[in-house]
Amino acid sequence: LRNCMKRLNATRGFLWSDMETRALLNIWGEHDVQTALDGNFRNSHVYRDVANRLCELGFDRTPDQCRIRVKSLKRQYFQAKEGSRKNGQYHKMCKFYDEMERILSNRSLLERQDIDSVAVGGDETMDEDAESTELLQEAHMDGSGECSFMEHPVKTEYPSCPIPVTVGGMSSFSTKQSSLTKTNPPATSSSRPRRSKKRFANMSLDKLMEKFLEQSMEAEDNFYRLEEQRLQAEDKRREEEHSRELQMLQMLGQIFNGISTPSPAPQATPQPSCIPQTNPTVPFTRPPFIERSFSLGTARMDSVIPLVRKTIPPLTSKKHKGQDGRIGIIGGCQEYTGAPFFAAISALKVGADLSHVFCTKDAAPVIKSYSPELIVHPVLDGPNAVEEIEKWLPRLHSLVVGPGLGREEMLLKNAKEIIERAKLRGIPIIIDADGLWLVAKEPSVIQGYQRGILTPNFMEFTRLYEAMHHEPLDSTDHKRSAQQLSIAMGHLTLVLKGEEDIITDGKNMLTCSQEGSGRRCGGQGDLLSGSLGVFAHWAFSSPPDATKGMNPSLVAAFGATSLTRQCNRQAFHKHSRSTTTSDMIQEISSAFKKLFES
Ligand SMILES: NC(=O)C1=CN([C@@H]2O[C@H](COP(=O)(O)OP(=O)(O)OC[C@H]3O[C@@H](n4cnc5c(N)ncnc54)[C@H](OP(=O)(O)O)[C@@H]3O)[C@@H](O)[C@H]2O)[C@@H](O)CC1
Ligand SMILES: Nc1ncnc2c1ncn2[C@@H]1O[C@H](COP(=O)(O)OP(=O)(O)OP(=O)(O)O)[C@@H](O)[C@H]1O
Repeated sequence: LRNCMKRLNATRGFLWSDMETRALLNIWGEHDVQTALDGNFRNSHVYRDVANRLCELGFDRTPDQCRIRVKSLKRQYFQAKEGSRKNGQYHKMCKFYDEMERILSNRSLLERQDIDSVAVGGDETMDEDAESTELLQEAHMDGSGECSFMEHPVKTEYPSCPIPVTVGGMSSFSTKQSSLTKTNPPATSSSRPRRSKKRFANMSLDKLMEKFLEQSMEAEDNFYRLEEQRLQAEDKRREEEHSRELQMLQMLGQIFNGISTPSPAPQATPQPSCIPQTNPTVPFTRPPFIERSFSLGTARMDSVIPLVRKTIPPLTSKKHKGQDGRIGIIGGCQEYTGAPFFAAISALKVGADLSHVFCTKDAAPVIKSYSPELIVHPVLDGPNAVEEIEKWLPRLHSLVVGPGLGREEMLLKNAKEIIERAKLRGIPIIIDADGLWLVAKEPSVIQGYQRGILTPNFMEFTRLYEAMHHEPLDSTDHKRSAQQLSIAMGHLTLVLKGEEDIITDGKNMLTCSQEGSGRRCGGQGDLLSGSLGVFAHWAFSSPPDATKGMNPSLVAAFGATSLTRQCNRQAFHKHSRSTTTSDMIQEISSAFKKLFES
C-alpha cells in the first residue's frame, strides 16, 4: 500500500487532498517555519523540514512539492483577497482562504507588502495564458519530482505576473525569466503578443480570475481522469501478468508430474485411472473451476457423503489384519509427543488396522506410554533413519508427515528423504504441521505429486502461499488463494482449515462447513491428518466408480474434515469449554457412525 501511495504521489504531484493540504498549512503556518521563511533567502532547507514533518503525519511529499503547493495556495489566496476587496465574491473561490488569512496576517508587514504588490500588479497585467502555462509546468515538475528553480530565493515565489519586483536586491522577474526562457517567453507587457492583450484588454479582472480558476479546476479534473485510466490499465496489465505466471506454474507442475508420478504402487491396490492423466505436450487450457459448497444436513452435502461411504471398506470376516489400513506417522520429538499420538490413534479409531509412529529416540517411550495400541519406532533421529523407515514403506498404505516433527534441520532432512522414497511407491502422503514448514522451504519435495495432500491451518497456508507466490497473501478471498496455491503446487489437494474447511485441487472445490463448536483446543488438526491418512488410503484403493470420477483426494479430505468437525461438535456437547482433543477422539466412533454408517 505504501509503495502504491508513493507511486501515486509521484504521479499526482499537484493533486493534494484537502486533508493533506490542511496538514501542510498547519505545518507551514507554524511560527518557526514562518520565521525561517521570512529570514532566509534560501528556503529549500525549510521545505525539507516541512516535508519531513508532513511525512510524520503519514503524507509522503517531496520538499519541492510542498513548496509549489504553498506557492499555488498563496497565489489563490491573494487573487481571492484582491477580488474580495473589489466585490466580495472571490473569498469563496479560495478553499483555504481562512487558513491562509490566519497565517499570512501574522507575517511581517514588509513581507505582506511585497506579496501584495505582486498580487496587485498581477491584477493589472494578468495574462491568462502565461498563468495557466506556469501552473501546468508546476504540475509537470511535481510529477517528475524535479524543479528547475528549487534553490531560488524565497521572494521569487510570486512572479507569476509580468511586473518585475525587486526583492533583496534581485529582480524576481529576471530570475523567473531565466528559468522559463525555453518554454514560457517573458510575459512583460511589452513582449506579450498583441493578440493576447487585445483579447483580454476588455475583460474585467473578475472575469479573468473566474476563467483562470475554471481552467485550473478543469485541468485538475482531466489529470485525475487520466491518472485513473492509467492506474486501471496498469492493474489490468498486472492481473494478466499474474494469470500468465499461474499458467506457467501449472504447466511446470504438469510437466513435473509427468516426470515424477510413479508407476502404480504394487502394494497399495492403487487406482491409476483416478490419478489425473496429464500430458505435458498438450497446451494448457485453464480448467473449468467447479465449486461445490456442502454443509451437513443439506441436500447437496448428501451428494459427497455417499461417495465417502462408497470408499469405506466393509467389515467382513474374510480379511486379515492390516488390510483395512496400515498408516505411518512421521513425527514426534522431545517437545511434541501429543501430536503424533493424536494422529496415530485417530487413524486407528477411524478404522485402520495398524498405526506406526516414527519418532525420535527420546519421544518414543512417552508416545508408547500413551497407548499400547500404537507401534512406535524410535528411529527418526538415528544415524540410519531413512533406511530404517524405508524398510517399512512397502507395508504402509499411507503416510502422515509432520505432526510433532519439530523443525530441527536433521529431522526435516530425514522427513524430506522419506517423502521422496514414499513418492516412488505411490503412497498417499498427507503433510501437516511441521511437514508444511518443510514444504514452504522446499516445495519441490511434494509439488505435482497427485497423491499428496496438504492440510494447512491459516498460518501454515500463509507461509506456503508466500513461499510460492513471493507476494503477501490476499486474505480477503481464501478460496481463490487456495485455488492459486493448489495450482502452483501442481494441483495438489489442499485442505485449508478454518471456520469452513476449504478443499481444492485447483480444478474443483469443496467446502465443509459442518457445524463444529467454538472450542479450538490444540491437536484437532492432528485428529484430522491422522484420519485423513485412512480415508486417503481407502479412496485411492476404491474402484474409480466409487468416487464417480471425482479426485479421490477430495473425497477423502471431505470425509476427514466432516468427521473432525462432527467429533468437535459432539465432544463439545458433552464437555463444553473443557473439551480437549482426547474428548474428540472418544467421539470418533459415534461420529463416524452418524455420518457414514447410518
Ligand atoms: N499436544 C501436542 O503435542 C501438540 C503439538 N502440536 C505440534 O506443535 C508443532 C507446532 O505447531 P503449531 O501449529 O503450534 O506451529 P506454528 O505453525 O508455528 O503456529 C504457531 C503460531 O501460529 C499461529 N496460528 C496457529 N494457528 C493459526 C490459525 N488457524 N490462524 C492464525 N494463526 C494461527 C499462532 O500464533 P499466535 O496466535 O499465538 O500469535 C501460533 O502460536 C507441530 O509439530 C504440531 O504438530 C500441535 O499439533 C498441537 C498439539
Ligand atoms: N474457526 C473455526 N471454526 C470451526 N471449526 C474450526 C475452526 N478452525 C478450525 N476448525 C476445525 O478444527 C480443525 C483443525 O483446524 P486447526 O486450525 O485447529 O488445525 P491446526 O492448527 O493444524 O491444529 P493443531 O492444533 O493440531 O496444530 C479444522 O479442520 C476444523 O474442523
